[in-house]
Amino acid sequence: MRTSIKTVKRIVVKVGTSSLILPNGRMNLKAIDQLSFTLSDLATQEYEIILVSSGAIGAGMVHLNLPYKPQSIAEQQALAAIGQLELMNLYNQRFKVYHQKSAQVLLTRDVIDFPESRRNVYNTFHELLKMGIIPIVNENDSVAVDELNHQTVFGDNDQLSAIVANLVQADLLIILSDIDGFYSDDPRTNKKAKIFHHIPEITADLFECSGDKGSELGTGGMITKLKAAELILNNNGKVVLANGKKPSILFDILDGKEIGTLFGK
Ligand SMILES: Nc1ncnc2c1ncn2[C@@H]1O[C@H](COP(=O)(O)OP(=O)(O)O)[C@@H](O)[C@H]1O
Ligand SMILES: N[C@@H](CCC(=O)OP(=O)(O)O)C(=O)O
Repeated sequence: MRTSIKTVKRIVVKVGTSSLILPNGRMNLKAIDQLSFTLSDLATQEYEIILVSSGAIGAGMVHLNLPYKPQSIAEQQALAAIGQLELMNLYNQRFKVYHQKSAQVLLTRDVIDFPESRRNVYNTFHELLKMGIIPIVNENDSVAVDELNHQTVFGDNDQLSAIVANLVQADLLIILSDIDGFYSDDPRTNKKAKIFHHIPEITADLFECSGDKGSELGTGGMITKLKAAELILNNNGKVVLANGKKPSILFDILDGKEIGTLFGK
């Protein structure tokens, strides 16, 4: 039993593309519905929740029926603009069914780096949480660039979720992916890989165990999740990495059950 988890109040939940889009290229309606239900129910239990959702590019591909992710940045940015709307429509519709209000917050790195805009973002989250609204966060993919030293890109939503969790001083970051936790090696390529249920600190050898993304739509694989955990642990926080196949897993995680991998003390 993870007793320290039972006292958390403010949580950031990050869900990856792999949990939102099915391998057959359709939206995972069941996962989106169950995630919306679970978060709405948790909100009624006085949890303060921020959802960081990937899936804009994936949802754009679903909408246009594209079998492969385009290579060019411009095409990906256009797809994100299309898909973000689709995704928010779905979330908004499902949250409404469960009598939960939600809001959209799109961020770029420069916004967090500049003290004044950082404060504004903090104030926005603070007010939304006070109102009992669930902010749904994504990177503003259509304007984020990493060329010409603009430095406006987070790179991936794992690190974005950690930055948001640190900003709002969340008690816990939960990363939902398409895998049960952090393994000694990528379990897709090494069937003997073993899961770690508790990783108290991030050490260099863990990066050696971290492989790339598991599906065409994923970004960053375990490396970005470890980097996110590092950002949180540097701030004395906690992260749980678990499988988002059934988002109701969040109930068990918050009950303190030994599910997935806990990073931190
Ligand atoms: N050490 C590891 N433990 C667990 N999964 C790993 C590891 N190394 C690589 N992976 C891969 O990382 C994938 C999850 O990352 P990713 O595809 O980016 O998902 P998401 O869309 O949820 O961010 C898993 O499906 C798995 O194949
Ligand atoms: N911002 C991008 C997702 C980037 C990302 O990190 O994706 P993932 O590895 O699926 O969490 C999108 O919404 O498509």
